[in-house]
Amino acid sequence: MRYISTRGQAPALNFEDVLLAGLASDGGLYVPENLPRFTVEEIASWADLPYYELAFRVMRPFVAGCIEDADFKAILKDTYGVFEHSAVAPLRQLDGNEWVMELFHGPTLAFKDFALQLLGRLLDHFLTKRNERVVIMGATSGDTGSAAIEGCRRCENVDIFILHPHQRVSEVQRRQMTSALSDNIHNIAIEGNFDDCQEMVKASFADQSFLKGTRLVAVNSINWARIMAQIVYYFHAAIQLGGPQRSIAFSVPTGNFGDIFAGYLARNMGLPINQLIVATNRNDILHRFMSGNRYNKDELHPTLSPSMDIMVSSNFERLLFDMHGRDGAKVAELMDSFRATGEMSVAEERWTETRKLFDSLAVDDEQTCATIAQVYQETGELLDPHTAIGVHAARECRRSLATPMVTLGTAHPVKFPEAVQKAVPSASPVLPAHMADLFGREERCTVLANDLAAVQDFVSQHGNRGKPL
Ligand SMILES: Cc1ncc(COP(=O)(O)O)c(C=O)c1O
Ligand SMILES: N[C@@H](CCOP(=O)(O)O)C(=O)O
Repeated sequence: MRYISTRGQAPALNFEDVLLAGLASDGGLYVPENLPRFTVEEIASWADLPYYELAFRVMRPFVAGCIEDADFKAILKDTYGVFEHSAVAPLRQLDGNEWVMELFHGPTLAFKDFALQLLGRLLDHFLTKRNERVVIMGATSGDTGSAAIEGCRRCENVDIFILHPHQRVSEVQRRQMTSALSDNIHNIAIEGNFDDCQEMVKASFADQSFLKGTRLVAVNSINWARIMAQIVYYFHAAIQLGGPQRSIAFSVPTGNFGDIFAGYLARNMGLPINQLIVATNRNDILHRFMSGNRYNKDELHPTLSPSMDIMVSSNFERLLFDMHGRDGAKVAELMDSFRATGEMSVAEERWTETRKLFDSLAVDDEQTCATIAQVYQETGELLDPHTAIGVHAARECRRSLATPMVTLGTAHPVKFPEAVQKAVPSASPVLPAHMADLFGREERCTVLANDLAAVQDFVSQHGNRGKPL
């Protein structure tokens, strides 16, 4: 399998090189040159497989040629063996034909574990083989950071730098990151917002001279391996609910458009998904596009769902690439113009075509809390605020009651006690045993100004097991 850039100018790479890259050298994002497509019979034959075996079937074509089947399968078995629930991604029924897929039974209690537990093990595999050390830089609005640290913790060959917006993640999220004290783990709180952090990571890929020759690797969803791993659970849900003979719809709480883009790919790989709902909080650039063909920057609004407090969505570029017949030059032109003007629209017929699959809704804090309270009353189930946004959007935008509607449950409610207790004052979600002492753990974090040079200087001073590069 070869991977090409959404801007058409960077060299095509194989899976190993894509994993070890981040942004393509032309500023674009890597996507598979050709998507594998599975038949109905093939998908139906996966009905009784454990999660890791399903993951092997779905992802094998993406890694073929770079890793032996036996090694890949062993890595997958180990990856999904650490999840607390034996079903890995259990489906919880809310109503007649309405479900939440719980993606928060991994070590850091958010859906990011599905991809980052795998990514850490794959990095370990390839870096050990190459005997190479790398620097990882990641930006987080709260969940990617801890999942990346947890996923890469056992990887000897990395120094990992995670940038989060100072005082804009929940206390549980912050402590999950800052209580990891190894000398190759570095948390940086930026006096800015998530988009500032994300911009700094992207700028660091564009000019890597501060790394003095050390390779830079991405853990955000700009890294193709993140998206690849997230495709699997769409197959898992569909198969559990009667697919592929039966159609299915998903509602996806969205920020960087990574998780829902994985669903879009699952559909293009043969899964009968007939609706994808883009569920945003008040930071609704994706809803503005889906509802009115206007992708424009706005100011950032802090919300009760901080992990989705994102102004510009990285993976939207991957969708734009497909919307424009995979014309990299056109995508480069659109992205250049977006950078210059802060807004973009696409030709009306392309937008109309996209809307055949996607619906969208922006959900405010009040509606989020009302949904948490309502679902708790109806089912006794406590939703986290991001999942609640998905459930609310699912109920508002659903096209057919006959089609199973699955909302992606992206985080455990215990990560966001403030929002949960605002909605259900009597609720007090309890940290799982492996995190029970979280509030007593020592923390280590460096606060830095919103200044690229200061961040890059910090990385170059600490990028070799805490020592200068
Ligand atoms: C809990 C939670 N829900 C939803 C999202 C949105 O996912 P994506 O950025 O892939 O759209 C994120 C992070 O982005 C998250 O941490
Ligand atoms: N919500 C994310 C933001 C980063 O998104 P990513 O999927 O590109 O890593 C977070 O929790 O950090």
